[in-house]
Amino acid sequence: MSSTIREAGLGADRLGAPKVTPLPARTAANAPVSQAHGIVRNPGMKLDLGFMESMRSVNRSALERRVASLTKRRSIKADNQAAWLLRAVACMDLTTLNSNDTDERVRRLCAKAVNPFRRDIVEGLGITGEKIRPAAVCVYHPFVATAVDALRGSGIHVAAVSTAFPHGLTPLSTRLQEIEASVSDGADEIDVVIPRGLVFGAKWQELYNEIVAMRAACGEAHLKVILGTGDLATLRNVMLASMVAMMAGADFIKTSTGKESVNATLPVGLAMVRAIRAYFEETGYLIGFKPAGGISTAKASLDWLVLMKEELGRRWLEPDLFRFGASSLLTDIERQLEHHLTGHYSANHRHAMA
Ligand SMILES: O=C[C@H](O)COP(=O)(O)O
Repeated sequence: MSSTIREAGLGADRLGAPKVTPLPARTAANAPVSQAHGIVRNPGMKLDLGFMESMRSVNRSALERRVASLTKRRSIKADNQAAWLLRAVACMDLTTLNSNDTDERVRRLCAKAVNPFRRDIVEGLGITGEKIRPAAVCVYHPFVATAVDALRGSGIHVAAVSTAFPHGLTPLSTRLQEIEASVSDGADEIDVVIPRGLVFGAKWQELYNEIVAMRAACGEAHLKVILGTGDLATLRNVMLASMVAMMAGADFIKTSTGKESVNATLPVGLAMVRAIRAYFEETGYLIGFKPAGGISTAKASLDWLVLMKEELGRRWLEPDLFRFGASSLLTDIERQLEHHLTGHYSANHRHAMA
């Protein structure tokens, strides 16, 4: 395996020094360490409206300018791109959330997660035996047990979308039962959606209480809170909802369900990442970020990786703190890796998930 592939795909940094270095100088010492994920979990804090108030000003054009400069300035040399694409795969929640999902389809997806690349690509990249795989497979509740069974022993997590995904509009007791059922079937990550109306009504205490209850229902399973940012109308709403989710104990905040008309966008992602930074500075806890929905090209995945590295630093390029939620990204990455090796693209149908 080439040293570039080894370093960027599996650990070290090939993009130069980050602009900021918010490494965990004061991560809380006595916080619980997650068994399955091996990191200090965010215990949450009391809802602090004063702290939220201090975050109120969100300047959209400044965020857009920052995103434009990050994506323009990005120059990942051709030799390093393959390594960064492997990093994107390692930070992926490989997802199927379709109305026509079946156990068989989920089994095929899990087989793809265990062996994400064709043998000739693995050999060409020199990564035989490196086990570069998506971090998790993400499914609807009825397929959790199937995924757990298919992924047993692989180290790949099983994530379930819960709480009346994608709208979040059933009674809280029903949504909590959904979480408990998925945990009981073996999901160790739970992606919940918030009812967007609580944000429009500025019902922060109610939103906080709901997420606290969801976190309790998760137990050891990690909680990813989906904001449905395309529905939230303003970046200020996105920022405030991000803060409430983290204060209530979210392990990750996530942009979208993939079902809104606007899903993950870089300026919105940047607002959420800045909220993560502010929460870290206030509490010492590291919260993960998951952009999801509509991220389907290798090029887009590189933009997101650059944003994470430049805004939060290298630590946020690990799967315990960064995930792509994506159903078709892996297919494009595989095509780009083939191009990297052979200089040409194969037809989509040659790739198992196309
Ligand atoms: O959480 C993941 C998303 O639902 C996936 O969205 P996508 O199908 O647009 O990649």
